[in-house]
Amino acid sequence: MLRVGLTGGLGSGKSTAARFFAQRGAHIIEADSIAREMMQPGGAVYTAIIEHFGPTVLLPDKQLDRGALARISFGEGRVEELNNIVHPVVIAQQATLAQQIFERDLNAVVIVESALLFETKHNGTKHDKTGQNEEPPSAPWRARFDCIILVTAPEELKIERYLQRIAGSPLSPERRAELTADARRRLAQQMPDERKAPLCDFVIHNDGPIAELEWQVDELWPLLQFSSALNHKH
Ligand SMILES: CC(C)(COP(=O)(O)OP(=O)(O)OC[C@H]1O[C@@H](n2cnc3c(N)ncnc32)[C@H](O)[C@@H]1O)[C@@H](O)C(=O)NCCC(=O)NCCS
Ligand SMILES: Nc1ncnc2c1ncn2[C@@H]1O[C@H](COP(=O)(O)OP(=O)(O)OP(=O)(O)O)[C@@H](O)[C@H]1O
Repeated sequence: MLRVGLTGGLGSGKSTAARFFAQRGAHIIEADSIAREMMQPGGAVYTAIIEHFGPTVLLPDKQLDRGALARISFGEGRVEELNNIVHPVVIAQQATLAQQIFERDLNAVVIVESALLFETKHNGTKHDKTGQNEEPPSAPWRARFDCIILVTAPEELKIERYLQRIAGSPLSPERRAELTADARRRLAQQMPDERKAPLCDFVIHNDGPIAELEWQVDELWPLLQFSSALNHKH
């Protein structure tokens, strides 16, 4: 078994890398999807978010208004408040899902894909609900992962890809400026790649064509499989 963290800033290409790893047999746990599910009505953090941020984050159909929540979190400097509600539960759920996979397959390579591995002070333990009562461990990711991979790209390229992913159609100059500013606010909440890289075991450089990203995945995959088999033996 091998617990791998796959991280990278907004638009770096980590979901694309995760897809390539999945095609080779890795089990992918997407932090974003878990968080989205838990924010649905009836989900684990839905009520806490409304109680904390108030009814302005609700749409008429009772879904959370992600746009409003993004404006408050990133635009008004309140993202840490949202993180304190969402991250402990999402991280605990990642551990539960990984455990379920390892119970079925001791040789599994489980990859947790998340934009925020180093940024969060949470480690998903049951004492971790508020993020306030306990001194957080200085490097909580160490206990969570056997190995960490960073997907990196220059900031301007990340922003371009982020726009491409969410826009779909050509953007007006005003909308482009608005989304670029939004991307920069989000990136400002993420640790720069220069600080992340030394904390990682492998770095995938995604500043060329997608085929080059896939080649790097091809190089790494046998190492992950080998490490997983070694872990199983010992
Ligand atoms: C604020 C929310 C509702 C905005 O939703 P929206 O659909 O606009 O964005 P989405 O979730 O698709 O995120 C897009 C990108 O923004 C960046 N981002 C998201 N949350 C954060 C955060 N807390 N800090 C820094 N960057 C973030 C990531 O690069 C992410 O890939 C949403 O991002 C959210 O709930 N964030 C808090 C939970 C979280 O940290 N999720 C990310 C990993 S668990
Ligand atoms: N090497 C590449 N060349 C061209 N396009 C790419 C490349 N890598 C990724 N992309 C595209 O860029 C966009 C963002 O990639 P992806 O969704 O994998 O990034 P991400 O790191 O998961 O982003 P986010 O944190 O915003 O969810 C996608 O539309 C993807 O197809």
